Amino acid sequence: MTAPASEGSAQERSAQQGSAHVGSVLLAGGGTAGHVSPLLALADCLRRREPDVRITALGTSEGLEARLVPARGYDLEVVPKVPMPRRPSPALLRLPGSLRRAVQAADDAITSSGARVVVGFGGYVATPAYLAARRRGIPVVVHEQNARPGLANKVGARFARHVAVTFPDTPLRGATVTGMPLRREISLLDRTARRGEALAAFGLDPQWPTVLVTGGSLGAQRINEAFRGAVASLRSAGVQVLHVTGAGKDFEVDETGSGAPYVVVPYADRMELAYAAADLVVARSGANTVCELTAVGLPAVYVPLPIGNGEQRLNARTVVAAGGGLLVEDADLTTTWVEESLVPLLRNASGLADMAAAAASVGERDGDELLADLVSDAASRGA
Ligand SMILES: CC(=O)N[C@H]1[C@@H](OP(=O)(O)OP(=O)(O)OC[C@H]2O[C@@H](n3ccc(=O)[nH]c3=O)[C@H](O)[C@@H]2O)O[C@H](CO)[C@@H](O)[C@@H]1O
Repeated sequence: MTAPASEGSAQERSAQQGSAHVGSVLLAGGGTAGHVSPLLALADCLRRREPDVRITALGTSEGLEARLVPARGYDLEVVPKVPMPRRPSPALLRLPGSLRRAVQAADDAITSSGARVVVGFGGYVATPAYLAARRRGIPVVVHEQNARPGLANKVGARFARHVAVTFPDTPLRGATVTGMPLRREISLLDRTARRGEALAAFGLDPQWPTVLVTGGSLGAQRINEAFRGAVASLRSAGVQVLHVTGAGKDFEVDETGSGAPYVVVPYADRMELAYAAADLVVARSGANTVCELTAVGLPAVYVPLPIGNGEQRLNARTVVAAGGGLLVEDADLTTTWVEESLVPLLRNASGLADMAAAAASVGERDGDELLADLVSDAASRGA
C-alpha cells in the first residue's frame, strides 16, 4: 500500500521537477461523479502545489458537475451535451452539428481561461475538449478511471501528451499508471478516529454493526429494491444500514418498533463520513468507489453494473482476487440474498477484519500527486 503523500513530499516533487508552474488548466469531465470526483481531486492537488493556479472545469449544465464543481469553489464552463447514439437515429444525423458546437464551446473556454493544458477524464464532455485542444495545439493529458477505457479517452489518447490510467492492465498504449486521484478527505481518512462523529452525523447507533449501501453517484435501482425489501429483517437482525439511494430514488422507512436503525439518504455530500460509519459496504464497482474503498480499507460486496462496456466487473477484479471484496452478480442481488448471505457476513467479525486488511493491501492513495506531475510536465513542455 502506498503511504499518503504529505505536504512536504508534494513540494519536493514540484521542486524536483523545477517546472511545476501550470498557470492555467482546463479540466474536462462530467455527467456522473465518476468523472467529477477525480477532476476535483486533481484540482485540489494543483491548487495545493500552486495556490494561484487558474482552474476551470468544463462540464454540462445537466450533470452532477453543475452542483459539485461550484460547491468546491471552482469555476465551471459548460458545453452542450453531445449524446453518442448507439444506433442510426435522427440524433446521429444531427451529431456533426452538435459536436461542432460543443468543440466551439470548449475552444471558447480555452480562450477565456488561458489554459496551457487540457486534462480530460473521459465521457461526453471530454471529446470536444480533446478536439478543441488539438486544434489549438495545446497539450492534452488523459485520465482513464476504468479498467476498460471509454470511447472518448481512446480518441484522446491518440494525440495526448500523457495518458494516465488507474489500473495497470487498462489497454491504452503508452499509459502511465497513476492510480485514481482521490479527494483528500477520503485518501487521508482515519476511519477509527472519525467513526463516532460519522455515526452521529447520520443518526446511527454505535451498538450495531453498520452496512453502507451505495449504487454509485446515480444510485442503482436493483440494489435499492433488494434492500428495500429487507428493511424489516435487517432491523430485527440487529444490522444497521446507511442506504445512499441516488438523488430522487430515496424512500420512506417504517421505523416503528424496536430494532437497528435503517437510514436512507439520497446523496452523501460527505462520502468520507459514510465510509467512516461503515463496517461493510455493498456497492456498484464504479472505478472511484473501488479505489476509495481500498484506500480506506473497507471490505465490500461488489455488484457490477451488468450494462455499459463491462468495465465494472474488471474494476473489482484486483480487490476481489486479493480477498478484499466479494463479487455478486446483479441478478443474484435479491432481498433473499441480503437476508441469507449478508447478515452472516456481517456477524463474522474476524472474517471482516481479514477482508479489510486485504482491501487495504491493494489501496493506493497518491493518484492526485502522480497525475499532477504529468500535468506539470505537459505544461512545461508545451505543445
Ligand atoms: C452508470 C455509470 O455510468 N457508471 C460509471 C460511473 O459511475 P459512478 O458515477 O457511480 O462512479 P464511481 O463509482 O466511479 O464514483 C462515484 C463517486 O461519487 C461519490 N459519491 C457517490 C455517492 C454519494 O452519495 N456521494 C458521493 O460523493 C463517490 O465518493 C465516488 O467518488 O463512473 C465510473 C467511473 O468512470 C464508472 O466506473 C461507472 O461504470
